Amino acid sequence: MKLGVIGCGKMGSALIGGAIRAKAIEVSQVIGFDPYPAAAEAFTSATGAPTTAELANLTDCDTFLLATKPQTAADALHSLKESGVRDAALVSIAAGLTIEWLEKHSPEGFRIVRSMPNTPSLVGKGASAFARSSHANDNDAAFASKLLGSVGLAVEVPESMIDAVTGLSGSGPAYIYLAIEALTDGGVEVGLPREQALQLAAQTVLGAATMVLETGRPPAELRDNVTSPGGTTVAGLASLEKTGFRNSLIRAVAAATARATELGKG
Ligand SMILES: NC(=O)C1=CN([C@@H]2O[C@H](COP(=O)(O)OP(=O)(O)OC[C@H]3O[C@@H](n4cnc5c(N)ncnc54)[C@H](O)[C@@H]3O)[C@@H](O)[C@H]2O)C=CC1
Ligand SMILES: O=C(O)[C@@H]1CCC=N1
Repeated sequence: MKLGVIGCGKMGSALIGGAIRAKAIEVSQVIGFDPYPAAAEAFTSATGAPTTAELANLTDCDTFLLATKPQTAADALHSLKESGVRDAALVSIAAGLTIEWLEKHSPEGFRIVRSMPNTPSLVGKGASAFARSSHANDNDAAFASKLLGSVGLAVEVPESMIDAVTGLSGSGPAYIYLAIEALTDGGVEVGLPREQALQLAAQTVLGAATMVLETGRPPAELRDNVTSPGGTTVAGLASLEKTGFRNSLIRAVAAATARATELGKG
């Protein structure tokens, strides 16, 4: 197996770096391609894998990872087509780009797996989903599962769910960073030093998420366990409900999902 990474930016580097560290793939099986030397250099220092500025050097790859921005994917795939590559597996992480679109722009005989990872993949805590095309075989899906699964959770979903995954877990880390910033500011407002407030806020998010995943209990039940009658938590929760916290997050996921669908329409 030889993997060509098309686009060696943040996500390409995070995924391949994580997969190499987890021994899901060997450095010798990877070659990166990026027209920008600075990106190529950063990829090599993050992953240890070599890069090339010549697509012709990727013709012996049997598998590709498409990790360019959605807006530059057509150019990248067009150049790949011109290099003469064909009959390979292609795992795309580009937001919005549908299997139909990817098949149309890819070289002949390409078998597409469309996926959506997220940036915590960089620290082995990713949340990813992937969907196989009708031409992709079990080996192609197994490779996507192994690659994404080496840096966190990876689930297979129907393609119709990928934009929703993008709106929830693809973009979701940004919502949580905003929440951590806001919790920190809240801590500062009530007198905590900023550094301690940040540590307490981030550890609280980590702890709450770990409780959900490890106990398997519904979040509402875990929330009730924190909420003493006449206590502090219910005062905080009532304030959050008044300012529309729950609805804010629901609307954020829906807006990001709609934007993913829009990106797929070009
Ligand atoms: N950043 C995130 O949280 C997530 C991003 N994604 C998807 O990952 C993809 C990459 O995003 P980032 O890594 O954040 O972007 P990035 O800008 O860091 O990386 C994209 C790379 O593609 C390179 N590139 C541009 N034109 C190219 C071409 N013609 N051929 C080859 N490479 C080319 C750029 O030089 C750059 O290094 C996007 O499609 C995005 O939708 C998916 C999940 C999460
Ligand atoms: O903002 C974006 O378009 C990308 C896709 C999911 C996360 N970041």
